Amino acid sequence: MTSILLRALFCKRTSSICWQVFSGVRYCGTGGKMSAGCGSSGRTLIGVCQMTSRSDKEDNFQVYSELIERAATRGAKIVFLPEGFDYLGRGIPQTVSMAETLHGELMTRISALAKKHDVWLSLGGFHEKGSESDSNRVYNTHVMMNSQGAIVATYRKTHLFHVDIPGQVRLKETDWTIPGGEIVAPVPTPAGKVGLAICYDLRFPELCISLAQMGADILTFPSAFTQTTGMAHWEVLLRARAIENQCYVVAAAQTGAHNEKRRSYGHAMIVDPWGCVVACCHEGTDVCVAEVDLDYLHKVRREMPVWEHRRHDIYGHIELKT
Ligand SMILES: O=C(O)CNC(=O)[C@H](CS)NC(=O)CCC(=O)C(=O)O
Repeated sequence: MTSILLRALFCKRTSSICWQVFSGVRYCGTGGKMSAGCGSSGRTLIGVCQMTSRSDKEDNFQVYSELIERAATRGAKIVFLPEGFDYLGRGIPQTVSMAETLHGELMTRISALAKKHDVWLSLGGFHEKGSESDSNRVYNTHVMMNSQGAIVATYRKTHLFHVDIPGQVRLKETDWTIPGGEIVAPVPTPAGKVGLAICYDLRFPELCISLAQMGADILTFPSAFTQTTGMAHWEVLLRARAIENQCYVVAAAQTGAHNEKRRSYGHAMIVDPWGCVVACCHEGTDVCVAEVDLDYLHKVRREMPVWEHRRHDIYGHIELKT
């Protein structure tokens, strides 16, 4: 790795430094020693994808099939796709009409990909066909699939995006999406327990605290952040959620122009529990890979036991609904 050391970043990993790597990946390690390997206990490589979905499902399928293959070839055991990986429609009627069930043709094809590459898949923001009684809307569903191609968990987005910034963004997700009604217990995977969320959920620390209390090691936010809000808030929110919950944060992202009306911010990334950005995608379609190190996560929690320092006597608990 000769071409890699560009510059040291501010983020500290205890007494070590994070190094920006030419490929866009920042490796953290003591005294510049790389820690990108995989294999030994508690360490697993994962891949996070960035793409520009449009309304053609087949085109999008080709793009993420290749990203999954690239990540698997590099040794990733889980690959994370962004919200709307299946498609991003040109308007509400198209978005709703293209939705499928969890057992439809698209999920069947994706299941074959998981098996072929022997990887788990986080399929964030799948447009799941709505119920009989609400067939004009879809669910925005995060699907976790194992390496045998079986769906092991699904989470329907609970916080729906509604912004109106004159001249910049106007989106009201409830016009085409039914809100989910529950938090899903973190899913045991080869990299640790994964807490499922989607995009705008990132702005709600209560959800993340709940997932962390339920044992999450990794929080996931597959996203299609708008250009405007992404520039202002994306990285700071992701790093804040990682730091305050002492979890890895994995955020696959849509990027660039989907159609004449819509453009996403990109910057798909993986953040470690100290808040260091350990991988970040290039511009455009890309996948980057980093290590999830659970021993490191436990060290961070041991050294600064914020969960033990909480003052529930002052501000109460976040109660988990059972
Ligand atoms: O509708 C689809 O087809 C897929 N869903 C999305 O793209 C959603 C709803 S519009 N996007 C967001 O939540 C962006 C949040 C955001 O940008 C922020 O929180 O700042």
